[in-house]
Amino acid sequence: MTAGSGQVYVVTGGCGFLGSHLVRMLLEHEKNISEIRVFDLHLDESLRTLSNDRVRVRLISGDISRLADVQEALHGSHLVIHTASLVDVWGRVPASKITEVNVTGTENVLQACKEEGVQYLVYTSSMEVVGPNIHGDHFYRGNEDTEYRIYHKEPYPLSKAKAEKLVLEANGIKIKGGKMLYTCSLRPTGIYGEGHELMKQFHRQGLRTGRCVFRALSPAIEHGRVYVGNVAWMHLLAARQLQIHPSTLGGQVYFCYDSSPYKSYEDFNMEFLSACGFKIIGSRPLVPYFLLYLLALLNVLLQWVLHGFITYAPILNPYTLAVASTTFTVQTDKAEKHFGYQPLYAWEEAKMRTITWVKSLEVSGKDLKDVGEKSNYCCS
Ligand SMILES: NC(=O)C1=CN([C@@H]2O[C@H](COP(=O)(O)OP(=O)(O)OC[C@H]3O[C@@H](n4cnc5c(N)ncnc54)[C@H](O)[C@@H]3O)[C@@H](O)[C@H]2O)C=CC1
Ligand SMILES: C[C@@H](CO)CCC[C@@H](C)[C@H]1CC[C@H]2[C@@H]3[C@H](O)CC4=CC(=O)CC[C@]4(C)[C@H]3CC[C@]12C
Repeated sequence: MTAGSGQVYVVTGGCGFLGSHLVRMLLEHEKNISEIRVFDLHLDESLRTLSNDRVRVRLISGDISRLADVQEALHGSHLVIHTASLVDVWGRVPASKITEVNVTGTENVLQACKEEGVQYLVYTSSMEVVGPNIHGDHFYRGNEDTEYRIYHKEPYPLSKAKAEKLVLEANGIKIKGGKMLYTCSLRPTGIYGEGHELMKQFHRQGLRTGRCVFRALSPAIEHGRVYVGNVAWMHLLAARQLQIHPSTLGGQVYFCYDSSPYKSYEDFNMEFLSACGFKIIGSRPLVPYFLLYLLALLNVLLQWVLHGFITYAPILNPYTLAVASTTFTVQTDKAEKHFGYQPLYAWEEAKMRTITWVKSLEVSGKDLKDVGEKSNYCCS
């Protein structure tokens, strides 16, 4: 196929962690595309170089919360994959900003689909639209139909839930030209893989403590995690099949899953960090839960006191502690049944790729320099 004769996909948030994997995935595996519009607030110029004879990668700088920017980006496109979002559970940005980007931004995408006659929308939601809730109810091997006490208070899950609802309600509405809009929503559990910002933070933190990770969470609390390549693959398949079987996929939600093992958040991270000589100290939490909770509260207090001077947003706060301390794992085959999804990367490969990337943080020396580490491992 020559450039210009295929479909035009828009990937909002295409320069982010998931978005950039998705753009590469589309380039490699979706033969029906001639243009990928990468819409983002902060452009990653390196994606431009991915253009080839068949597909043009067009970088579009814009703000999802501005309707005009979104409309311009969607003009003449066939399908939108909407991953742009403010991912913040640490109070780095005000709640109003999270709502503006995640909810108003999604309203804008829907409005632009309507006005520009774009028929298909795949939305990146999150497991957080379901839970874990702050009551500590465990979601164990749940699926899309599992009953669960959904309770949202924090701005991020609240915004994702509102946005997902809007996306699903828009399925079947009339768009410009008289056709119908078809939408579906994918809910990843905690994504990991090359470029994962939080993993960089855990790596850096571990270097500061001499490659020792002090166990804070119970190893019995399992967290669903999914490899970024598989999340991207799932988006590609959903986008493809939404066009072929709109009545099956339209208005549906799908958890994103793969064969990554169910483990506690810390033990899962150790799958990669141990390859860099990191050791986890303790087979049980070293600090009692109530002390950790007090520490989390203290962090909130400090955040409040320092507000206006510096951005103090540590990893630990009462919400992240509640999430990390509540089991949330999915077991479902809905995506396989509806659109033939099977993970593209087996656990061993996902692990190997992630380890290679974590090791590259050390080769580049960036993290080592940041913490002034020479090469003394306290635990080896
Ligand atoms: N990281 C994770 O573990 C999970 C992420 N998700 C969802 O996956 C999606 C992608 O998340 P990540 O790649 O981790 O986040 P990310 O922060 O790496 O990517 C989000 C992208 O959206 C862009 N963006 C933010 N505000 C924007 C605006 N006003 N206009 C245009 N673009 C804007 C950012 O510049 C960034 O490139 C999000 O929708 C998130 O809610 C869902 C489950 C888990
Ligand atoms: C107490 C700490 C000791 O090391 C560990 C704290 C870990 C937490 C920061 C993470 C535990 C679970 C994570 C969340 C989960 O994966 C679900 C998510 C889905 C999203 O859509 C966005 C990210 C996140 C909220 C993710 C954030 C980090 C954790 C709370």
